[in-house]
Amino acid sequence: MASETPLPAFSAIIVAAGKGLRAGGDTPKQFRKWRGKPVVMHSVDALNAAGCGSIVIVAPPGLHAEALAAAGEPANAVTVDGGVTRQESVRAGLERIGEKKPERVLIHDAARPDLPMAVIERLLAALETHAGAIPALPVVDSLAVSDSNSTMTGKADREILRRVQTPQAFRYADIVAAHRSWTGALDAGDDAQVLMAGGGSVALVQGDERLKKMTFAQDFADGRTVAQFRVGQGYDVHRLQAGEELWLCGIKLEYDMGLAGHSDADVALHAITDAVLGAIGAGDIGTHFPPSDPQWSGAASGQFLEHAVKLANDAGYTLGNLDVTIICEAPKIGPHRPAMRTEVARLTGLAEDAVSIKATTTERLGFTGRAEGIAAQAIVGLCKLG
Ligand SMILES: C[C@@](CO)(OP(=O)(O)O)[C@H](O)COP(=O)(O)OP(=O)(O)OC[C@H]1O[C@@H](n2ccc(N)nc2=O)[C@H](O)[C@@H]1O
Repeated sequence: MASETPLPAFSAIIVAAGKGLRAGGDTPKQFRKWRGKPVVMHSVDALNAAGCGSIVIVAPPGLHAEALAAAGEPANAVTVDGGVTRQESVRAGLERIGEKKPERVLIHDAARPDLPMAVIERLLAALETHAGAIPALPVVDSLAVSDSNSTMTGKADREILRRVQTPQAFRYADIVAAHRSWTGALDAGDDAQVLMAGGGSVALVQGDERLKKMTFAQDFADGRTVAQFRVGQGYDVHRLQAGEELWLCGIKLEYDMGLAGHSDADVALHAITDAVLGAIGAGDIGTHFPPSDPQWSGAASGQFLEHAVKLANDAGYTLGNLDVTIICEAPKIGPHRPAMRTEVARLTGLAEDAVSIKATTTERLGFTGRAEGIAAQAIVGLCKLG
């Protein structure tokens, strides 16, 4: 619910440079899909709904395009390379956003996607009286002090402790000066500690459990149960022909023949696309991308699969896994399997361990055995979380 009175102008730095390895898969967790869109897009959309000015997304070096794509190509966002530590990443973001001379800046971890407007409002209001403001929650569990042998040596007073979240809000001049003059440890716990070291005052405002940090693979199921499970299967064939390119699972293979078709004839992606469409009862690839439509001539088939996945997400389904079998005597698929898995995972938003790429010959029997064509079969599992 947007506030009645317009919020004061602010900019934002989204720290998205982490590797997120604990979440599994090869795609950094901040770029993986959660509740129908990439994790980082949730924060960008929430900040822009609050009227954010410019946004700097601190991205892993070499993944700026992926970061902007995952963010939804927002017009007000640019990227900058992350550093070795989170603090270095924030400093890079502060220097870059400084070009816009902001008065206020929110510094937010991309891994906390569920950002309520009310928290943004509370943070900005607190900057009227403090140089910094952070969302915090009480500690509800009792706390123990442990020695190096995991033996309890005492209790900590939870009444004086708080769980701190992001975004953290700052008057820009104060936080950038504090970062520039930081002489402390390699990496401060968070930016509030940097500001305090620089003499700034930090207000605590009420946080929100929704701001839970996505850390592990199971966080992507966010504790909800599978309310509905569906499967879909797809099958496609294309003719092998000299002079054509051979595309399979979004990868171009060097081979003396290729597949003929209206699009790039990626028979494997077509089968997977049909499996996703079949699972949600949304027709088949030809009804969405008619071979009679000139706009699909030579088209890259990855867009067909992305379209089918978006339809499934829009219908409330999340892809669980997929399994595709490529049926041909040659070329050997095995050497290309890793690149194929990476590309299909990227197109579907699945973790790579949920993407299975298989291949088989037909013992020289039938049209595939005579190398007249290549066939592909695919099956996908979708779930609607309750
Ligand atoms: C990807 C695209 C891009 O244009 O072309 P290709 O690159 O494969 O040629 C098409 O979507 C590839 O559609 P695909 O469904 O495989 O093509 P076809 O086998 O020719 O079927 C086209 C349409 O006719 C319908 N159809 C097909 C066979 C049949 N006996 N009755 C039918 O009604 C299908 O429902 C399909 O929607």
